[in-house]
Amino acid sequence: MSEQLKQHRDQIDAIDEQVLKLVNERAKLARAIGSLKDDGVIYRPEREAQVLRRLQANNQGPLANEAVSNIFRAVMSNCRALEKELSIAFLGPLGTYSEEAALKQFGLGRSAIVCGSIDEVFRTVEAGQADYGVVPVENSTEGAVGLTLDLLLSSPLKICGEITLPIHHCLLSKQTDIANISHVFSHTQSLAQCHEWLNRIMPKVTREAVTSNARAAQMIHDLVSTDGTFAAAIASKRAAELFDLNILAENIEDDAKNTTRFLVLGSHEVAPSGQDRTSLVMTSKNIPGAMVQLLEPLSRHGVSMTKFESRPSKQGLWDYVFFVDIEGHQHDAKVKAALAECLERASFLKVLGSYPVAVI
Ligand SMILES: O=C(O)C(=O)C[C@]1(C(=O)O)C=C[C@@H](O)C=C1
Repeated sequence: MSEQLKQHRDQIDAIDEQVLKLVNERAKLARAIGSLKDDGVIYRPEREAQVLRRLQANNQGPLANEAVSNIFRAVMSNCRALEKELSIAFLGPLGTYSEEAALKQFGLGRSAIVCGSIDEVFRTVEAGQADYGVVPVENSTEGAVGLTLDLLLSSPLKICGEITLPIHHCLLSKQTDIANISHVFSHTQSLAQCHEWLNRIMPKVTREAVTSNARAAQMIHDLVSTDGTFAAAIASKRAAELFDLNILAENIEDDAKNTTRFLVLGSHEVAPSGQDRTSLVMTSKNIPGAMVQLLEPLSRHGVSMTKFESRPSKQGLWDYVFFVDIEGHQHDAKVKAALAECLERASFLKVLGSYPVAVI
């Protein structure tokens, strides 16, 4: 070992000692804060977002802001676990992007409750069997996840946070050569997100939809018959590790910016973080121009709309409910004023939650 290398390692050892001492001091403070929370709400997404935003703003590098977030999310996850280990429900099996989103937001200092469907995630949190749930709500290529929107309409749960996850798909198989693959399994959305790549590289393969991409990877892993040797799954890198599959191709999504937005569902409201979003669901009176009228207070009070999505209400033919996201927190003065006026004009309006805008 060169003298210089040894010197650098000695310095790293000394720094690690300091880091260790400091993170333990931080952990003691978090534990003390935990005992002051008399409402029992340990998870404070607004505070976690503020911590990450401040550190990113002060970051001098060479670590990228995303790396800073990863490190401090892990620190906060472990500090939080000293206050209480949260249980988080998400759509399984292990290896789904929902699990990845839950890991990004909550880290490893939590217990995982793996659910078989999005409905089950809602029911598990509603029944108090999990502290929070993580569900996909929209994808940049494929649009809204209708089931999540439908369930939000009737659920008493509140949106406590959002997570944006860049989605990078891989082609996974027991095979080592793409030329041998005759069947590709994945979730419909993932097949759609890789549609052009499949047309170009594997135009002749049969595409088959299954309940999740991790399930597809698990199926390929479990196949023992000769059929299995010709099948592949579109899923994440993590699924390749979990199910011991070869990665035949990476980043096969048609849009390199392919991103899925997930929601954190819980049973409490979240305080303002300074950079928040509010999700609403509403219906307008069935008269001409009613929708424009309904939304007019938002623009008049200077509240920006970041999403507008309509869904059949399932109450009557051609009746729709509207899912609207706006910038700001429901307790911000201008949002409060605009919402009070919208409420007067709407035949139905429910605030699904105010929560911090996702931090990368
Ligand atoms: O500030 C708090 O309320 C804490 O409990 C500390 C802490 C942290 O580690 O920074 C941990 C959990 C909360 O979700 C927010 C922040």
